[in-house]
Amino acid sequence: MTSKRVLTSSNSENSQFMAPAEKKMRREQDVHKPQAAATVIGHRQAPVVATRAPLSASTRTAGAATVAIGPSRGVSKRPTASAAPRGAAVPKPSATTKTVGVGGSRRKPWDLKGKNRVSQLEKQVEQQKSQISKYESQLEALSQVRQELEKVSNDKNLLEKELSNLEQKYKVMETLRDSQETELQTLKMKLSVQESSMNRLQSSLRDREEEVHSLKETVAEQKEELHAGEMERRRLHNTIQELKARNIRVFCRVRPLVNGGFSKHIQLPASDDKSIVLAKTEESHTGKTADTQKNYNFSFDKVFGPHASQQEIFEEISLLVQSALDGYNVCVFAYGQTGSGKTYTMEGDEYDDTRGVIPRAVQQVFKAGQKLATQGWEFTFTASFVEIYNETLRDLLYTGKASKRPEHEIRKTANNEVTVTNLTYEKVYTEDQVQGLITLAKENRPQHRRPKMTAHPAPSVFQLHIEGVNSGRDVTCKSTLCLVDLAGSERMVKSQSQGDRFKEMTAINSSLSTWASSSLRLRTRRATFHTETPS
Ligand SMILES: Nc1ncnc2c1ncn2[C@@H]1O[C@H](COP(=O)(O)OP(=O)(O)OP(=O)(O)O)[C@@H](O)[C@H]1O
Repeated sequence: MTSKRVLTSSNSENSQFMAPAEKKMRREQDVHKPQAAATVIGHRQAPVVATRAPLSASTRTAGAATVAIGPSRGVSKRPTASAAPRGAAVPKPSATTKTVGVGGSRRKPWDLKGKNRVSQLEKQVEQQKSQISKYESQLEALSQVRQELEKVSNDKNLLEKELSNLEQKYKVMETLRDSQETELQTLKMKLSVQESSMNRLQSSLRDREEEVHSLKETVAEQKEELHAGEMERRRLHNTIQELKARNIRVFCRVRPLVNGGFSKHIQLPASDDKSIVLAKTEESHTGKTADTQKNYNFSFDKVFGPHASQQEIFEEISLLVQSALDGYNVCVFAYGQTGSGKTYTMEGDEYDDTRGVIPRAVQQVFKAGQKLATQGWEFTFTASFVEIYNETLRDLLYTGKASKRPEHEIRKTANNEVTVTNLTYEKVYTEDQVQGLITLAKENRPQHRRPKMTAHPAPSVFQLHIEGVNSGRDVTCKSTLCLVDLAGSERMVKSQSQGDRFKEMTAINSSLSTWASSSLRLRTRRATFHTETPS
């Protein structure tokens, strides 16, 4: 069965895989098919047997015929070789020949004929043998072909397995591809939704941009108007200040008694916040009459009573501070006898409510500077703090060694500006920084280090130099806010000062006079606080 299947496949399906030699053998087989095909298919050795069988039979027949013929010619009848069972003892041919030879010396014609037949048969046998060997070699070749076919079959199986694996993989890939295609479709839908919403957003963005553009134009117009308004405000504000009180205003502040009460010698008319009445008791010259009380009336631009807060005081000053930002020089003096509250008014304490004019003015200047920054203004503020003692300037912001303290001179620059040589000019950016400078100035005052009773105060000047630039409009402004504490200025007359003290008082007044006249030339607005100590 196996061989049959192999041949069938060789004939029909695998002929294309045969080598040319195999094909040739196959053709030869086809030629000899009638004799050998059945034999080859049946068994490898079968053709030989099948071929030999008739040959043997033929030989035996011939032999039998040779022997059997003899008796028929008168040779004694004996059991013939053909009649004898196979393998049984048969009389030797020589004996037979001998027997024949006894009958005569010449070969009989029938004997020659048989001999020829034998030789023919032998030739046929030889041919058959060579044919068999051919078949055997063909069989060998076929066996190789079969092996190759088996190998090819194995390869085919392997390839089929591989193919099936690949098919499975392909199926998996197909499933994957399907799911990815679905996903892709979903994403495409999302993308189209996003695109449409983006288009909507873009169109609304364009609308917004147009709105912003028109708003920007409006803002630019309004800025222009604002700037014009600001310039107009400055002009009007300063015209009002000038019209208000001849450029110099004098206020009076009455401090409370130490116990919080109010002096009987000072009267503040309730209907008028511009006048004050000081009552003075005059003794009788003769002693016969009672002491009389004489009233002295004084008028000021405004009078502040003992309950006036630091904020109320500053509200009057703040208008002048605004002028300083507008480019006008402003000077505020605090004048009064010792202990009347000049330093309290100008510097105050560190707490919010008790802060004096200087920190509040600086705060206002900084705030206004920030506000004006929105209109393109940039401000720089520089502070200095000096004390005038016996016509000598003392830098209250000096932080170096006491032994190396430099000397100072007041000089006028080519621009007609007054400067002090070797003075500390500190750039300030915050209110805290200014508060720190005030504290440093307090520590640097000689009387701060001496017992209060023996110390005599000296005038001090805090200056804030303001420089503003509006580069967009090519406008600048420059001014100085000058806040002066004229400590000790009242003593000259009252204390009957003599010697160095008298000289100091005279120098102070001279300095103040010079200052005032130079300030006036610089269009300085000034306010003087006359502080009163109730007695
Ligand atoms: N309006 C006021 N309310 C409450 N306390 C005040 C007031 N004015 C002054 N004082 C207090 O009075 C005292 C003296 O004030 P201050 O030192 O300011 O006087 P001064 O005029 O500067 O004196 P000097 O000329 O000696 O420097 C301080 O303790 C201060 O706190």
